[in-house]
This record gives sequence, C-alpha cells and structure tokens, in this order.
Amino acid sequence: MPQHPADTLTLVADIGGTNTRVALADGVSLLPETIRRYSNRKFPGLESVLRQYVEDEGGVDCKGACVALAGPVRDGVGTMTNLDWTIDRDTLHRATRAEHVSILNDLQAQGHALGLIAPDNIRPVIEAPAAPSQAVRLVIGIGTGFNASPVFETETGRFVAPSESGHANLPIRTPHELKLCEFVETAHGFPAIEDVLSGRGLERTYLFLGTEAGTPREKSAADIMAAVESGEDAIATEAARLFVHMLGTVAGNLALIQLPFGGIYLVGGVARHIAPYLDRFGFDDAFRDKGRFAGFMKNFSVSVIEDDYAALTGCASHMHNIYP
Ligand SMILES: Nc1ncnc2c1ncn2[C@@H]1O[C@H](COP(=O)(O)OP(=O)(O)OP(=O)(O)O)[C@@H](O)[C@H]1O
Repeated sequence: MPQHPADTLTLVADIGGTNTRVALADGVSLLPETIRRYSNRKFPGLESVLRQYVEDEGGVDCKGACVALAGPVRDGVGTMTNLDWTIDRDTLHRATRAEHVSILNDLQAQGHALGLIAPDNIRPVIEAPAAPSQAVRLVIGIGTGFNASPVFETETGRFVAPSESGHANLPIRTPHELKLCEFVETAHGFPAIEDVLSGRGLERTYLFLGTEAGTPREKSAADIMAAVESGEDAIATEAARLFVHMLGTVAGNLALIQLPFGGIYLVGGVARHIAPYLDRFGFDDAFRDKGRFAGFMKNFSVSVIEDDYAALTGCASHMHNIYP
C-alpha cells in the first residue's frame, strides 16, 4: 500500500454481535481492497480480531484507530451486549499501535456516515417533504441486536447521541402482539424491543406463531426470509408481517421522541433483508398509527441504507473530524 503513508491511515472496525468488519481509511475514504470480515465466534476477544487484521494487512501502521461496537460505551470502555467482550482505549492502542484512538457505539458510527453514503445504496421507503440540511436525522439499526441514535448538526460539528433503546420494553397495540410479548417474556424474563426486532427476534416470532398453530418449528432468520420470498411457508410470511408491523410501531415511537425531520435511516443486516417487504407488510400503516398525530407522521421520510460498510465510513469520518 505504498501510495498511502501510515500517517494518513486510520484503522476502522465495526464490531457487531455476529460479525466484525475492519478496513483502512485514508481521510474519510475507505480503501476497498483492505476491507475484511471476521466471524466473531472464531476469536476469544476483540483485541485478537484487531491483531489478526493488522497481521493480515502485513503489519500495517496507522495514525488512528476507531472501533464501533454493538453495546454501551462508558468512560472510554466499550462493552458488547450480545458477546462477552470489552475494549478500552489502552487495549486499542496496544492492538493497533495507533497514536489516536476512539471507541464508539456502532449506531453512533452509522450516524457519522450519513451524507457519505452513495445514493445507490439508499433505498427510499416513505417519502416526506424536504427538510433543511441541519434537521435532525435518526438511524435505527436492526441486526444481531436493535438500537437507534439521533444525529444532530450543531455549530461545532455533528453530534450523534448514543442510546440503548433496543432494551426498552416492547410497545403493544394488539391482543396478538400482547401474546407475542408474553411469549418473549416467558423465555427471557423481560420483553425487550430487541427480543423481537433482531435476527433472533424474527426467529422467535416464527417459533411463537408455530407454537400458536400447534406446530412449533425453528428456522434461521435467513431461511425465514427465503421462505417468505418463495411463499412456501405461511408461518414465515406471518412472522415477517408481525415483525414489520412491530418495526413500524417502534420506528414511529422513536420518531415522536426525536423529531427527525431530516429522515429516518434503517441500517443493519436484518433491515436490508426485510426492506423489500416493508411496503407489502404494512410498515407505513403501523408507523403512522399514532392517533391524532397520524397526519404529523407524514413529516418523516424513511429509507434503508444498503451499504454494509457504512459504520466503517462513519468511524473514518469521526476520526477525520476530531484529528484532521
Ligand atoms: N437473509 C437474512 N434475512 C434476515 N436476517 C438475516 C439474513 N441473514 C442473516 N440475518 C440475520 O442478520 C443478523 C446479522 O446482522 P448484521 O450483519 O447487521 O450483524 P451484526 O453487525 O453482527 O449485528 P449488530 O450490529 O446488530 O450486533 C443475524 O441476526 C442474522 O440472523
């Protein structure tokens, strides 16, 4: 990589509950040939994934390193929610030898990527009136877990607020959703949004509907979506419909809390796979089902970001802004 001297390079990593994606960036641009993907279950911890990456890139030296992880970050220590991994700044220095390091929540990184995603990678779901460029935006992530972050444009730069909103409890609108909530609560002790709106949540919804029908069966999220596509399994179709409805309700709630007149952006592996069915399974109706505020909900556009590496771009942008 001779055309990119070490003092311009940043190592960026997106650590999800299932997969870690790592790349090098020059400024805000990812270097496509350096993008690598690792399956988390093959590694004992985050430090070893990062060390593996540095080795796979021939012992590369970088000026900065930024990791975005699926879990809360407090006082410079990130803790994964769906994996027994933590990372702190010293470990990140050690693993990458970078001078500047930063640890973000993965949805914060997704927020920092807004404005840098190629238009081809943004799929519109609901249109809304145009808003000023400083209007608040909201990213919602549905993958191994669920989370959301509002994105604020301030006079001193962009601020993306972290949250753990996937661990708030499920909002219930129908008797059937109440039964799903009770099913989730029986298994987990608490019916969190993430227990339905995630890959495992889709699988759990499928099991719930099968159990209700007297034919309990398990299928992976990918197989459920393949069955929806082929139309061969009515329970899979119903699971996707229930999932989409719950997603509309939760996204509508978050919109009312944050007022993202600049748009809502759905990101993550499950969001990308469910995107073609949002219209067919009534996302829009559930999103707008807010009583007197049903008309007000037309202020919010919704899109799906189809770029699997958006969080890496967000890490690069964040580092470029704080260490130009
Ligand atoms: N074809 C598919 N349809 C729906 N869901 C799928 C499909 N393939 C994989 N998934 C689900 O996507 C999830 C992984 O999504 P993603 O790649 O965004 O993960 P991640 O970045 O590790 O997650 P997170 O950041 O939420 O922790 C898994 O729960 C998996 O079951």
